[in-house]
Amino acid sequence: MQDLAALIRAVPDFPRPGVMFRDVAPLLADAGSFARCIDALAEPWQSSAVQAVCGIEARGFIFGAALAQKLHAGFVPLRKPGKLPPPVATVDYQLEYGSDQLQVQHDAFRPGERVLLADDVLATGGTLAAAAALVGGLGAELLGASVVIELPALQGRGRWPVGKALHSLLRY
Ligand SMILES: O=P(O)(O)OC[C@H]1O[C@H](OP(=O)(O)OP(=O)(O)O)[C@H](O)[C@@H]1O
Ligand SMILES: Nc1ncnc2[nH]cnc12
Repeated sequence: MQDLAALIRAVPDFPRPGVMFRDVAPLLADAGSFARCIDALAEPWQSSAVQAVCGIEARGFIFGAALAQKLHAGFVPLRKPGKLPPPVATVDYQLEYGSDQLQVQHDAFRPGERVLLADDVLATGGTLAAAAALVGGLGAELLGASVVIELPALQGRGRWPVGKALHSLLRY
């Protein structure tokens, strides 16, 4: 995992003063590292019969779509409001400042479909918890989540549903 960590760029004071932004662009640009990253995200789920991987807009799309291919699963986008044609299911969630929404198409899952969530960063955990609520609310079976980076100081795991697996590759 050291080789992957070396390709995460730390950008101070972006997008706001006081935030250390963890930029995955150098990792994505390196073919071998991107492939190893997807292998590592998939590894805990190889025997879980995952049927759909949900990626969270926007950076979660990149990892989620590649992970879906790796696991021979379909891909479902979870999007910011107003991007998907209706009918959609919507969940509201809190950000560090203010609130936002995630949406998914209402017929995205079959009943009991086995679903994995994917994103680049787990920070406060609001986004991933909202995604979990959205998937569960539509009658799919949430298996868990894989993320590239976890920021433990922000205690995002505390907002994640108890008993569901949450795998992260790198912690800062
Ligand atoms: O754990 P949280 O505090 O909820 O933060 C994590 C989320 O923040 C970032 O997304 P962002 O909303 O910045 O969108 P982007 O991928 O479009 O840049 C990141 O890609 C996660 O989805
Ligand atoms: N520090 C951070 N770096 C990159 N993406 C983030 N999303 C939330 N916090 C982030």
